[in-house]
Amino acid sequence: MKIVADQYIPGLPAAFADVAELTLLDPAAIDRASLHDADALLVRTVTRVDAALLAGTPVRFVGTATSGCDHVDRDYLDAHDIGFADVAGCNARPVAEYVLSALGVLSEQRGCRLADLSVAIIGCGHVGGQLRAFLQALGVTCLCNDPPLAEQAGTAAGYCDLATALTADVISLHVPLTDEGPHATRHLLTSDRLADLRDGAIVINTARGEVIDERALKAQLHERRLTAAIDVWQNEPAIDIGLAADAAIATPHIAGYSLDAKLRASNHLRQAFAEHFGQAPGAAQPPPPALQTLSLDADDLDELVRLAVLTSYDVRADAVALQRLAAIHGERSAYFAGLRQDYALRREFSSLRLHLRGGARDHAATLRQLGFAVEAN
Ligand SMILES: NC(=O)c1ccc[n+]([C@@H]2O[C@H](COP(=O)([O-])OP(=O)(O)OC[C@H]3O[C@@H](n4cnc5c(N)ncnc54)[C@H](O)[C@@H]3O)[C@@H](O)[C@H]2O)c1
Ligand SMILES: O=C(O)[C@H](O)[C@H](O)COP(=O)(O)O
Repeated sequence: MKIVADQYIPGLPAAFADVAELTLLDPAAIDRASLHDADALLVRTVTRVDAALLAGTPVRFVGTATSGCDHVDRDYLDAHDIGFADVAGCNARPVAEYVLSALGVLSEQRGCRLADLSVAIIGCGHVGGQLRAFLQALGVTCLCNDPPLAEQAGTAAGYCDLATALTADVISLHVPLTDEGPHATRHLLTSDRLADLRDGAIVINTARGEVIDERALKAQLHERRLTAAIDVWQNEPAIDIGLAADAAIATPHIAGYSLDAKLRASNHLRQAFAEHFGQAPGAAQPPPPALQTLSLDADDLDELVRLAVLTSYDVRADAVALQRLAAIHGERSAYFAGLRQDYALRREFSSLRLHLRGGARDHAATLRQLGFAVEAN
């Protein structure tokens, strides 16, 4: 079996060594000619998978090491009986951790407690569901909007309509980018909806740039009426640097980039590949070990959470790297792509061991709910 894969998907050689001959390519080199004898193709969001890429090739299986699938023409794959797998869920934790890190930074800047904020979670699948679990553990009021899930679950499930959700202090987007159907999400946050958000509302976008009318958001940020943390952009890698300049936090589409998530994703693709071709499932690569221990003795939950979250992952470090984009003349797209390709994969909360002392021990259960390894003796 021959597989062509994006060379920037970590963990593939170990996951696929026993089942296939793997050709790792720069995504710019993944074209129809490169697939002339490939049985399978493994991609990231930067490779458009459609008839233009696959027609006339022997590819029988496509895996994307991503949750979002808007770069894949699923209708083409179905019509040509080409198997498909995504890795939805594998990177839910790092994205929810990114949002918590952004909330820790922005609430501190405003001098308010996390539990004083209400947060709209738009899309309550893998990422939104993980974020809801984090926020509810911290006593934050969540307004959850997910019409497809609400239709399946019935009104008792606690979802609200979009207009109600958009009254929150924070709007966090976790929907797929879709163009069709009753719940299409392209420009879900229209100019009118953005104008109706409360003054000072915080918009967090880790979904896809096209889910927001970026031009309207840019105007509202420029007037300082809204605040934003933005990880995903229209026209990546050629992003709007004016929008990035006006965002409180702007990062290069790395919310899901933890080492733990990348290895989960490669393991998941390995299992889906084996299932598709009728092979025995492979042994999963073990998760990487814990890295760091942090001793904490603060009594206050907000202070403890900020210390733990920002020690594990401070989103400002990634924002600093993107700020340099404005100073670059020419090659901005290459700089943005490079920040992603060369990203030093971070570790998840679970890799940080918290040693709680004094009053901090009272909050052991809450910190465990955020995923930290906690010792409280
Ligand atoms: N920035 C990153 O690194 C990163 C990482 C992971 C995912 N993502 C993006 O986030 C999206 C969500 O990821 P996920 O793993 O939670 O996907 P998911 O499929 O598990 O969840 C998406 C949820 O959105 C809901 N939904 C669909 N249309 C909606 C609408 N109009 N309004 C409200 N809810 C709607 C669905 O019912 C589903 O529950 C992905 O599609 C991807 O685009 C980005
Ligand atoms: O949809 C996803 O899973 C994320 O957007 C993902 O983290 C994007 O990463 P990429 O495939 O572009 O490296």
